[in-house]
This record gives sequence, C-alpha cells and structure tokens, in this order.
Amino acid sequence: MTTTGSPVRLDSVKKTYGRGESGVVALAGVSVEFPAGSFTAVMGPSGSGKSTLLHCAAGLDRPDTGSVTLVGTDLKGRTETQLTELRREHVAFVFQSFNLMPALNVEENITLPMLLAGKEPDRAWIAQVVERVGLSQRVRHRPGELSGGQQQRVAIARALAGRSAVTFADEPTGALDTSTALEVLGLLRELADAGQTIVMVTHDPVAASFADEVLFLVDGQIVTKMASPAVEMVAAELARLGARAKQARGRQ
Ligand SMILES: Nc1ncnc2c1ncn2[C@@H]1O[C@H](COP(=O)(O)OP(=O)(O)OP(=O)(O)O)[C@@H](O)[C@H]1O
Repeated sequence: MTTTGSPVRLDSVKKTYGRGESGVVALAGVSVEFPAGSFTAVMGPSGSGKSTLLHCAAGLDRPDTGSVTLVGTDLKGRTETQLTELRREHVAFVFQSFNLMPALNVEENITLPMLLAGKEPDRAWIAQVVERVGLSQRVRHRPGELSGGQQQRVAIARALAGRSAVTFADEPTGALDTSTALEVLGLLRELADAGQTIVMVTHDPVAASFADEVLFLVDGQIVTKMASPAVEMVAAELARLGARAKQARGRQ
C-alpha cells in the first residue's frame, strides 16, 4: 500500500475502449492530484474523457496503464470486493440520475452506505444533515415522491452524513432547474469547505465557477487548468477549445 498527501491521484493513466482500428482512446496519459478539501470541476467537449477520468479515479473502471491512488491505496491489483469496500468507507457519489434506492425512504437512503460499511449511523448528526439540505419534512418519503432537486439533496445528504473523504459528482445539476442547481452547488461547496475532496464533471460554466479549479480535457488529455474560475472565463475557454477541436476535425 502506498500513501499520498492527496486523497485522489492519477499518474500517467491511459484507457482505451475496444481494440485495433476501432479502439477509442478515452484517456491518453493523465496525471493529476486532487488535494484534500479541494473542489475541482472537470470540463471539455463531449467524448473528451471526463466520465472515464471520474470512473478510473473512483475505481469503477480500470486503467490500461498508469496508476490511481485513492485515500492512500494504490488501486492496482485490488479485487472488486476490495474496491467496493474502499468506496463504501471513503467515497460518495452524486450523479445526474441521483442513484437512490427507490424502495427506501430518504433517511434509509442516507444511512444505507453506513449500514453496509458496518457503522452505526449517528442519528443526531443525520438529523442535522437532513435539516441542512431542507428535507426534514421528507424523511419518510421515497425518492418517487420527491422532486429532482429534492432527490439530489438526498444524494448530497448521503455524502455529508457519511463524512466521506471524497465525493465524485457527474453532472450533478444536469437534471435540475437553475435555482435548485445553485442550491445543490452551494451544498457541494460547503462539503469542500468542510474538508471533503470534490471532483465534479460538468458542462456548465456556472457550476464550474463554484470550484477552486477547472481542468479542461481534450482528446483524453488535460490541456488547461484554471484556478479561481469565473463564469465568463470558463465559457470563453470552452468556446476556444470547441473551435480548436472543430478546426482539427476539418483538417482530418
Ligand atoms: N464503455 C465504453 N465502450 C466504448 N467506448 C467508450 C466507453 N465509454 C466511453 N467510451 C468512449 O471513450 C471516449 C470518452 O468517453 P467519456 O464518456 O469519458 O467522455 P465524456 O467527456 O464524459 O463525454 P460526454 O461529455 O459526452 O459525457 C468517447 O469517445 C466514448 O465514446
């Protein structure tokens, strides 16, 4: 087992889907570190490798070469069971599709990862978290009885409640209206300010502006890093990269 100062680290990660002529290079050698308590947005054109980066970082997908270190553990050679246990212990997910268990109510969805990890939920802390995300009146409701924004707040409460070291978010505001999206982003920002490490894939410059840093991916490589991102600067960089990609396609 190796240790690292950052809870998430990728070293020269390459990932290709398929083989030979029809093989698609999703990550072409990515090295990046996500320090503790940092909030990073990952952006780039469609197909640039954003989700693959997130999945490799979380141990949901395995790189062909290179290494991934998650909360001090080198993921290479770990069994699926070991990876699942590691994620249960240290990682939370906030996906566009919410990923809640439809048969469980709000409170049960929030406490499930803890129960699976064999931890006794701290009920007073859970009540605080539920209050913080504005769901105190909904704890006995099932996901099907909640709006999209409320369901996403359950996913965020789950991340907060478990005090996970790392939260991976993939388009967390993709299915939400503007004001609900802003609330959800504010909560993610709070998670980072409380010491969690957040890695978020997004297409939205407004969402990215809540992060400390934005990584821009093109063709499976990090081409730009932008600290303290302002909405207009992010939008301008996306437009520049989009135009460059279009030009490159025109030359092919
Ligand atoms: N399971 C898979 N099998 C084959 N190809 C895949 C698979 N997953 C991703 N790819 C390909 O790898 C490349 C990177 O995909 P990825 O989903 O990481 O991109 P992305 O930047 O997240 O895209 P989007 O913004 O459209 O979600 C794409 O060309 C995609 O078609």
